[in-house]
Amino acid sequence: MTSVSILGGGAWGTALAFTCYKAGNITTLWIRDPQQAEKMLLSRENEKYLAGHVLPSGITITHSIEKAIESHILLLVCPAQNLRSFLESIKNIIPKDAYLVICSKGIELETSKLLSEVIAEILPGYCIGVLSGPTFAQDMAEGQPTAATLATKEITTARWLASSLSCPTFRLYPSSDVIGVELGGALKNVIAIAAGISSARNLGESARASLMTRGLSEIAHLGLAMGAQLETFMGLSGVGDIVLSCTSPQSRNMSFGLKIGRLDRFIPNDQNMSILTEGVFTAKAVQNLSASKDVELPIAKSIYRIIHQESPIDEEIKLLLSRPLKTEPFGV
Ligand SMILES: NC(=O)C1=CN([C@@H]2O[C@H](COP(=O)(O)OP(=O)(O)OC[C@H]3O[C@@H](n4cnc5c(N)ncnc54)[C@H](O)[C@@H]3O)[C@@H](O)[C@H]2O)C=CC1
Ligand SMILES: O=C(CO)COP(=O)(O)O
Repeated sequence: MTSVSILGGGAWGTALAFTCYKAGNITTLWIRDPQQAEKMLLSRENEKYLAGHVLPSGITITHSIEKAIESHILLLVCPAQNLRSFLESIKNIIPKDAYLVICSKGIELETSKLLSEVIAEILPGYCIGVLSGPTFAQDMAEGQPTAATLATKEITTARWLASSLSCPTFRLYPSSDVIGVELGGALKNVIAIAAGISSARNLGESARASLMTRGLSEIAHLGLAMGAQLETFMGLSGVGDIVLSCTSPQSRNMSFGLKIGRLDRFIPNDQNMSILTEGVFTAKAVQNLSASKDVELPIAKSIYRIIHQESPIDEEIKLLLSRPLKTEPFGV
């Protein structure tokens, strides 16, 4: 039995609290907002982010970060763009032997850094893991069977973490490919937006299947240029998450794509940015990586232009369909 704290009380953090507890760990769920924490202590339910699931009394709910960081394993589950400021605020109190596991999916906008790189910068020398795969918070909280990849540089550590966090309904597969697992999770969100646009435009199931496949090819191509292993993209954090996020409107990214696909062009405003849609930021953040690694990412580029440069959606569809033909699997 080990102690696990989930730092982030949104939908995903709450779902992870259920499985960590089921796995037999001493489980603490840290809630940033004191009022939300107070409410949850009474109701044992996260009405704001994951309503309808009562947290077992054995799970400690707290607003005290000092208490939460005492656990051996710390799951980091805040939005990707907030990870740096969050870690900066607690870096002096995190125990040196804590295992930090990234459960968020994204790339930092300002620096184009992977979240593992952000952590290594702020907390050098810490053991960093990544947990990523096809997992909707709702399914996990309901106790439906789910599976994901857990990567750390040292495979023995990944094996230990995977066995500590797995339970009968949540299977974690160890890997040593941190970069590949992170990239798969972050970039599938951009492809899910494209899949949503494709569906909203009634381009057909065949088009969506092609987008998913060519999207995966883009991710793998960038991954190889960044030192990832090709096989990782065939796994849960690669093809697995693409399949889930590009075929279910339950994905916030796909549903965002569905919404903007109904428009001529996307004009950002506060309202359409109110739900956490990581792919919006990742589409922009990945442009620098694409340039610095000299890897073309046509689908991600089109999504970037639609969202951040108000490019007309039909224009981008035309552009993608008129690109020169390339060889498979990696000719992008
Ligand atoms: N919802 C899901 O099914 C899954 C989500 N994820 C990833 O998990 C991450 C979080 O997603 P959700 O929990 O679904 O989002 P959410 O919108 O439900 O909750 C976000 C949580 O982050 C907290 N937060 C916001 N700013 C913060 C800050 N500066 N410092 C600390 N905490 C902060 C909020 O208080 C809230 O508790 C995202 O990167 C997402 O891609 C990964 C797998 C599944
Ligand atoms: O990452 C997820 C499923 O694996 C959740 O996807 P969304 O953030 O698009 O809802």
